[in-house]
Amino acid sequence: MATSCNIRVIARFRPLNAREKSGDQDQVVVQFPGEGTQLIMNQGGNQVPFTFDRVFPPDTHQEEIFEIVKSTVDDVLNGYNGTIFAYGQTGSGKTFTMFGSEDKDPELAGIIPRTNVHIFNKIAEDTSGSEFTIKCSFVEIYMEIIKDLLNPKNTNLKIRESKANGIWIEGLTEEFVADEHEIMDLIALGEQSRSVSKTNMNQRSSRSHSLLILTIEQKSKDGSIKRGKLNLVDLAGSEKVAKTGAEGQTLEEAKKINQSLSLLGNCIHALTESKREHIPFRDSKLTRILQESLGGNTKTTLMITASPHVSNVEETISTLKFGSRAKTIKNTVKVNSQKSAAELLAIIGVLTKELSSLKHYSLSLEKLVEYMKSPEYIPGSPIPEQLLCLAAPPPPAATSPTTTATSNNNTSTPSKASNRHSTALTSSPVSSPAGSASHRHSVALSTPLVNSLAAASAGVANGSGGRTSPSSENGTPSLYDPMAMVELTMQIDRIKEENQQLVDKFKDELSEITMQYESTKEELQQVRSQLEVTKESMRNADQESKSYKDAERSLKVEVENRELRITSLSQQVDDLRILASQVIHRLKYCEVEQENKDLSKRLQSMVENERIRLTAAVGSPQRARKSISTNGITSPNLSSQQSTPNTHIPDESITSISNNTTTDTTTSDSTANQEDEESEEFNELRIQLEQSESEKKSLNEYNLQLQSEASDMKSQEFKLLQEIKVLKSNGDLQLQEHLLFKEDVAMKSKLQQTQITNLQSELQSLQNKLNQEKQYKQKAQNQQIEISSKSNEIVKKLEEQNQSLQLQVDKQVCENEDLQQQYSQLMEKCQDLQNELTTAQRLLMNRRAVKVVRSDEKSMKRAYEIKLDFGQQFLKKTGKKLY
Ligand SMILES: Nc1ncnc2c1ncn2[C@@H]1O[C@H](COP(=O)(O)OP(=O)(O)OP(=O)(O)O)[C@@H](O)[C@H]1O
Repeated sequence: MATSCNIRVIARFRPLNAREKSGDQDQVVVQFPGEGTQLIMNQGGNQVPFTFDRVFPPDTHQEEIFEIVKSTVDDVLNGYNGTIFAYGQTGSGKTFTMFGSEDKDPELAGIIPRTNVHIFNKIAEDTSGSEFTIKCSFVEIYMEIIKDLLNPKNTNLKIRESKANGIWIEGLTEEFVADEHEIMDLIALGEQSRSVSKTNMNQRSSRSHSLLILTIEQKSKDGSIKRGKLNLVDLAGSEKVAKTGAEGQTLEEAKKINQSLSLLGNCIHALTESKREHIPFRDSKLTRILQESLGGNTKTTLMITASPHVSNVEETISTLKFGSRAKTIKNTVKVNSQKSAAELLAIIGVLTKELSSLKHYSLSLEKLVEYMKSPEYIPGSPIPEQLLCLAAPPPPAATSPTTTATSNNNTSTPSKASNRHSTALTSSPVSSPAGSASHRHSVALSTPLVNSLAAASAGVANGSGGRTSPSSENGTPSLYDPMAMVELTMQIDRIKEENQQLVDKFKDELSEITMQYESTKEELQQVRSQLEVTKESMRNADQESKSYKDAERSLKVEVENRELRITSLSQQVDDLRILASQVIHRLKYCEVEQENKDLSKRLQSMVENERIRLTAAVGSPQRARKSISTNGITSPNLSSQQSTPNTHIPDESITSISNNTTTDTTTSDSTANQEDEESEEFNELRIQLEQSESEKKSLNEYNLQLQSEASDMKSQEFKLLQEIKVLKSNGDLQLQEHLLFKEDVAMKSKLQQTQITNLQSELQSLQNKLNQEKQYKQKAQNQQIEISSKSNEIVKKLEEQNQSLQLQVDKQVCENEDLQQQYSQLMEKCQDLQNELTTAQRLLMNRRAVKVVRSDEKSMKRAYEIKLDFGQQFLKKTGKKLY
């Protein structure tokens, strides 16, 4: 049931800070007289009093504050929505009050950490066997942008409103928490993303409004659910930019903070104006989020924080005025509960029983009316016992379903519907001893009518022949009594009214069931959409895993290709190695060549020496030149030959040349023959030299070629080795990455699979619930239709019956009047006769006394006896006595 309660306002003053203390000591402008609900501000010599639900001076401990606000937390644990929010000037202690001190001293812990501990302590104390689920969200409103502090990438969130869920932030992270430490961890995580800056007024000033939302859901054993939402709000502080020294971004922030706080003030103002219909909640994100907390379905506590120093007197007065206004706002709160299937079944059970009792009763009435209409019935004749039994109310049920549901429920608060139901039932005008709701109702319908009929039949059965006085002796109204008829008509009206009430009640219950059905439908819709989203993400994951598989396949192919390439490269390398060894072999050969070269050098020098010797022998350089030119040898040639030393000359020639040279030096006057011989020899030598020269040249070339080839191959080999290395390391890396990725994908898909299974089972249960509720609804609708048609029928029949009874009564009344007249005449006659008889008897007695016997006395006595007989018979017939 909804109840109304005011917003609770608590004022807290912080101690003077170092800056305030450094000035004039006597600058505190607030006094705290009385019992902790009043304070007096000294503003320019004026004493301005303020009253709040509680007022806390600067030396108040954090624990004392929590002791006062914890009732709001308890309310949330009982299924209400609750909000605790701190409002005040910048640096006045809002964050200190809500979160506590930065140095993590447990004594200085604020409302939020204490709330977390309190919630889990309460849950631990619970013995009802309820199942608790707690979810935590943390957001900030910075420059009119809502940011999810548990997922900072999730920004610019939208506020939504729905009938079932009220106001909520779309896409906000909700983390399930199992203890207070998990909440504190989430807060610590969120704090990392919060916007704070240093200002002249506060070393760590909040530049945004922060909101911690704890949703507590408890499912009791019978399946009913209670859901409470606790908002813990630390607002950014209002500030005078001249004081805070805000500039640049801080100035922009200050403007936005002041603007949103002023819009909050507008809403508070509008809410406290009796004639205002429109409250501008939609003007800012803050007011929209706090909409339910201001005049809605939330138990709200406002903490106003202020400085006691004279330098802040204006801001403090403004804060106190804000609190005073907020104090007058009334919220209408109710427990957020959802009936269990058992409770709904119990209601249906009660309705079904009532319906069957009504059916039973209407059937018996029908039979009674039929009987009364039938020719068997003679007005005034006794009604058969059997029919009266039928018309009597049905026996009470052994146990009322409502009672069963309540006792099964085993909770101190019975469900609203069953409660309302039993209230409606106990308000029936006629009470029954059995106490059953349906029974009581039936008695209310039947008792007066049946009593009247029974009384009438009893009157007839008494043998008075229907001619009774308007009111019988025991005071039971008779059918022939017009007063009884009026009473009957009133009864019928009452029955009609009750039927209408019953129908209205059924309608109410039906609409409630319909509402529940609608909300369940909405929930189901949400679950369906969630499922769709999950399916979509699953599809995406499938797609992703497919693409990953493709990538994996192509990677495998690439790896295989690379392995093939590596094999071919290593083959090439092997070939190159063989080639290199060949080259090395050749190079070794070249070393031999080098030796040859040295040898040829030596030979060359010997040839040169020989030439010099020959020149000297010829005597003149011209002759020597001539001789040389004749033999085809010129100096340049020789010199060129000198520059190419790699000429192979056989050892024997060298020996002979050397011998010749030795001989030549001893015989300076050698002959021309000798010269010719020498020149021939020289020519031979030259030819040999030329041959060896060309051979050497070609060898040199080949050598150079081989060297360049070898170096090429070496560089190629080096390159290839490098390439192989890179390929191998790349391949390894890719393979490793791929394996990790594969594992990750497998895990993700597993997780998603379980999520899907969970969602599917949830969906299934919701669908079952929905089907059940549909069935309930259908049943209730059918019952309602049946009941209303039955009640209409009953009313109709009762009206008809009433009319016919009225006619009969009118007829009877007429007859009665005639009979009354006859009766009075007869009574008069009877009275006369009685008088005569009495006189005659007296005479007779007198005569007996004087013992005088006369002959005519006998005939006189006979005549009196006859008259007496007649009178007695008449009295016997009418059932009347003589007075
Ligand atoms: N009751 C108190 N006892 C001791 N120190 C306090 C109290 N209230 C506030 N303080 C100190 O005053 C300083 C400012 O407090 P706090 O940051 O809570 O102010 P605020 O109102 O949240 O400011 P803003 O709006 O700029 O964020 C802090 O250093 C805090 O520790």
